[in-house]
Amino acid sequence: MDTTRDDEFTFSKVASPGSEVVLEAKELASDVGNITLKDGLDQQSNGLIWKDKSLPPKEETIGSLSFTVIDSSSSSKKPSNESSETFKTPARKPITRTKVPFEKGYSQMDWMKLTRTHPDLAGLKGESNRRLIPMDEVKKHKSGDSMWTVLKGRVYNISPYMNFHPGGVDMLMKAVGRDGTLLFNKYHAWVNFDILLEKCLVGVLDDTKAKKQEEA
Ligand code: HEM
Repeated sequence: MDTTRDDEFTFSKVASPGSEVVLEAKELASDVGNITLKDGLDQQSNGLIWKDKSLPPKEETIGSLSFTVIDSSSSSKKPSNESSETFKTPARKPITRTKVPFEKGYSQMDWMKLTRTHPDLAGLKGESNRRLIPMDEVKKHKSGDSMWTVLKGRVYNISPYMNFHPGGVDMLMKAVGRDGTLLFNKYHAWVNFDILLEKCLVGVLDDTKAKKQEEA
């Protein structure tokens, strides 16, 4: 027996000479699917019925294609199912971010110019902007040219920035007299307030009272 060719070896185990070959071949065919067999074998191909010349070449082509399609669809289905399970995120309430058209003279460029030229935007009147400021004091500054807010532990006078805020005065007013960090982050955590409000710094929030209350 020629053992160098695997396909011939495999087939010889299934088929036997004579009319049994036809029967066995028919059984095999019914297992595979709807391929119809013609009577008679291609003796030249040593009983390899799938090479029977009487089968239209179209069927062979369709057969091989269908295997490819089944393979690719079954392997591509899995990851897509997995991904839909893995990346399902809870629906978040969308945030409405409306940019307010700025009035003449109140663009971001104008603001930057003002920060370079104004002598005392924070309204420090000579006081240090490293002073510790308790929250109670922040709450008192809610109007006129002294509207304070807290951003990440720093106290700012945002009064001069009001008309320059691209999100509008109403939105910015929500942060006045309180800690505006959460609101700020909700709308635009990426905005660099450190630089924008550098000249508006009034001091550093003294949170020792709040900490004591937490501990008690
Ligand atoms: C307190 C300091 C704040 C600063 C320095 C600041 C700064 C800015 C800047 C630079 C933009 C333009 C962002 C962009 O073009 O993408 C902006 C937009 C906006 N801000 Fe603020 N903001 C502050 C506070 C707030 C607060 C407290 C709110 C809400 C209560 C708010 C709401 C908005 C909204 C809705 C927009 C429009 C977003 C857009 O569509 O561009 N901001 N802000």
